[in-house]
Parts: sequence; structure tokens; C-alpha cells
Amino acid sequence: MGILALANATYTLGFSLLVASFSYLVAFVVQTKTHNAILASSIIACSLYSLMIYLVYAGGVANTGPLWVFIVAPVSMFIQGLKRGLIGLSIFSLIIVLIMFVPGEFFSNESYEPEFKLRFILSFLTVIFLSACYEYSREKSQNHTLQLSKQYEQLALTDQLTQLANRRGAFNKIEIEQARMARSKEPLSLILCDVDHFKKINDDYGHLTGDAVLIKLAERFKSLVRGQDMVARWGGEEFLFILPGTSVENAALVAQKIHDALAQEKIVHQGRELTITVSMGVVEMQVGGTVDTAINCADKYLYQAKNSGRNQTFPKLL
Ligand SMILES: Nc1nc2c(ncn2[C@@H]2O[C@H](COP(=O)(O)OP(=O)(O)OP(=O)(O)O)[C@@H](O)[C@H]2O)c(=O)[nH]1
Repeated sequence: MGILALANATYTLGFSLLVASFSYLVAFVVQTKTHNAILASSIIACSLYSLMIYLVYAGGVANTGPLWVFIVAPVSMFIQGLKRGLIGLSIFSLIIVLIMFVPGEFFSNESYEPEFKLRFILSFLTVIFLSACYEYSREKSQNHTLQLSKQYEQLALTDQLTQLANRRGAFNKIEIEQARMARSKEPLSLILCDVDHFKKINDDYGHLTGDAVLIKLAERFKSLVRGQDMVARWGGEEFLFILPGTSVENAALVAQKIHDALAQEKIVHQGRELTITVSMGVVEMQVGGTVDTAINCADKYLYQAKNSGRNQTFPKLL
């Protein structure tokens, strides 16, 4: 349209359209290179507002310029969102009202019929209102969907019984910590922990008591580690401790702390005092090593701890 306008010798309109097109290209580059959506959408909105203000001011072909103004409301809401869209459209509408209704030489409003101006402004305000309603419900439903997807993601990574991270959650955490380990060169250790003779608890007191013991153990374990550490339920009565910034020697100290805590304070359920012990295997992850290799190694140590009489941690580092 800009090129056509230039060909028809309507230079101001032609240049305005070409400058507007160029600004959309700039916005596109800003968005793709910097991902600064606020800046990119502001460039498009400002360019569109300026072009439309010029069209209303100049009248366009046979005074039909104002007809294009109706696209401003949905486009503005779409690219800027409800809040910024409404602010931008309010300023834009005010300028259009000034151009159309304030008498004087500067505002070339004589070319529009009074009935046209009034109906134009009213219909434009209606389009703004409808676009705002649409954007409001769109944002609301998008937020709801985002919230749901976060909830489902959380559920997929959480063990229902203990509310600890499940195996998938543990894998995610190890991957994040492995990447950090590669950068910071800080050690990362894992403790694989299995409750001793858990089958007996289920057999003697019932499955529900077994569940309650797992829940209480999970709480106890969480209280024994630092905020940056993670305790996950690896499976049945197996827990995995993920300890960033911890050498295997320090992880052995954490394991000893767990043995001591369980020995000192029994698990109480429905008035019953249950003595719980655990066996553990400790391993330090190697840079570039896989999770499976580390877990297999910890499992081997755990097996040794079980075979050596339980209630202990392997390898013996303390
Ligand atoms: N209550 C309850 N029991 C579970 C759960 N998951 C696994 N178990 C039970 O945990 C028990 C594990 O038994 P085993 O693998 O034989 O091990 P253990 O009795 O702990 O003996 P050791 O590990 O050799 O010391 C089985 O009876 C499982 O049914 C659970 O979510 N709740």
C-alpha cells in the first residue's frame, strides 16, 4: 500500500506506510534476537497508533481513513495484553477525540460529518470494550491452563504417599546438579537408603502402619538435610538422598547422622514405638558419569551393608 501510495504521488501516506512496515520488521528482529516481547510489542503498537492517528488526521482516501482504526483495538490487546493494551488504547482514543472534536486550525476535523464522528467514536469504544472482554477471558483461561499444567507437572514428579520427589523428580534434580557440578567443579554425592526388615513391619502391624512409617521417615529425613539437598522416594521402602556440594566423606557423615537420629528417636505410630533402622550405600558422582552407573554403585554398597548385618553404611569411610 505504501508503494502504491508513492506511485500515486501521495508521498506523506506512502512514506508513513513504509516507515510503519519498517518498524514491524524492527519489532520482529527485536523479538527474535532479544526475546524482549514488551519492547517488540511496544514498537508495533506505537507505530500502529501513529499511522492511525495520521490517517484520522489526514482523512485518507475519500475520508475513509478512520475505518482502519477499528483494527487497532484487537491488535493492541493481542500483542500487549489487557493492562498495557487498555493503557495504550486510552491514550490513543483521547488523541483521536482531540483530533476529531477540538475546533481549530491544527485539528483538521472539518472534513468529517458530526454524526460520523460521534458514531465512529462510540463504535470504536464498543470494539475496545469487546476486545478487552475477549482478552480478559483469554488471559484468565490461559492462566488457569498454566496453573493446571504446573499442578500436573508437580504431581508427575511427586510421590503421593510421602510427598517427596519420586524417581522422575530425583532424576531431574540429579541432571540439574550434574550440570552445576560440571561448571562449579563441586562434588555431588548420593545416598541410597533402604529400610531394614520393612516387610516385618507390614506383616506385624499392617500395611497402613507401614505407610505411616514411610511418611514419618520421609519427614525425619527431610529435617536432617540442608535446603539445597533433596530426599526422594526411589521405590517401595528405598529413599535416595541427593547432596550437592558434598564429597563422599561428608555424605558418609550425613548417613551417620541419619543412623544416629533413628537410634535416638523412635518412630511413634498410634501409641506404638517402632525402632527403625536403615542400610545405606554412598557414592560420589563422577564428572561425565551417568546416573545409572552411580545408582548401581550405591546399590552395590547398600547390598554389602545389608549383608554385613544391616543398620550401617558402606563404604566404611568414618
Ligand atoms: N506399607 C507399604 N509397604 C511397602 C510399600 N512399598 C513397598 N513396601 C513393602 O516393603 C517390603 C520390602 O520388603 P523386602 O524387599 O523383602 O525388604 P525388607 O523386608 O525391608 O528387608 P531388607 O531390605 O532385606 O532389610 C515389602 O513387603 C513391600 O510390600 C509402601 O508404599 N507401603
